[in-house]
Amino acid sequence: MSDDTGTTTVTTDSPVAQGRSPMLEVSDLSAWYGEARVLTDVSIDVAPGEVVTLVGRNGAGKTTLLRSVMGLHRQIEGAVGLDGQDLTRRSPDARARAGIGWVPDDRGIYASLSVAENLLLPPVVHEDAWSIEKVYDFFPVLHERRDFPGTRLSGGEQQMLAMARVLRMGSRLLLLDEPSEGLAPVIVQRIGEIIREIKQQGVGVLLVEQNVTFAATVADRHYLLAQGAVVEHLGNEEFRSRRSELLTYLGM
Ligand SMILES: Nc1ncnc2c1ncn2[C@@H]1O[C@H](COP(=O)(O)OP(=O)(O)OP(=O)(O)O)[C@@H](O)[C@H]1O
Repeated sequence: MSDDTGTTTVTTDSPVAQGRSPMLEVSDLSAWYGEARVLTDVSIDVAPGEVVTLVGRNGAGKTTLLRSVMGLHRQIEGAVGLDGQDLTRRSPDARARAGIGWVPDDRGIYASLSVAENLLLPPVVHEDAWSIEKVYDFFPVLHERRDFPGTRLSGGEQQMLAMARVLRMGSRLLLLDEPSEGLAPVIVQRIGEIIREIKQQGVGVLLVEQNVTFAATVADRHYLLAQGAVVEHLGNEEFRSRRSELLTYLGM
């Protein structure tokens, strides 16, 4: 939250502050659509095996931030780095090859292709790629449904397929845009378990979530965004204890 001087209060140590190396580093990122500035000097980081959320009301700039990290939104200033490599001027393809995996809110499943084809069609872009056996071990439901077309999957299965696909390509940092959206509570719970399991594999996750209950069950840290700026950065314990105050502040 900003104090009277407009300074952002950081109430948790980021990996950098703890002496750990971040995987993703976004520095002083601003973004525009034409003349309209929608992000202002956003700096965030994510370490390997860490789940970090972006929380904010509709229009706060969360999706634009994810798209800027992936290189899908180009009208920006500031820097995006992965493992110390500056990706700011690199294409989305190059960022995918560096290990960033984009899981959009519509999940981007090829409806006419089978589950197996959805998994096998995209190229392996990084040496950390999961084998198809590992993917099927990790997501048994995708193995069961491997010959089903994308159209016959439930929303939860589509979400799992979208995550599995980027892991098979070799992504080490997943950008998840509202994975819980439109899913029944029991499925949201399962997606949460999967995110926690993925984290155990050393994969970093940057998660956009409106469902703060869900966010609090999976995340290590949270960045609160309002009107395109980080207004607070806090650990999950503090986020949980101050939840209603923070949501009122954000207008959520
Ligand atoms: N293609 C676009 N052209 C112009 N303005 C846009 C465009 N996309 C988003 N915006 C504006 O940028 C701001 C940030 O939008 P963004 O979608 O990043 O927010 P968000 O926090 O992800 O919200 P939501 O959850 O509603 O998607 C909003 O004011 C939005 O109206």
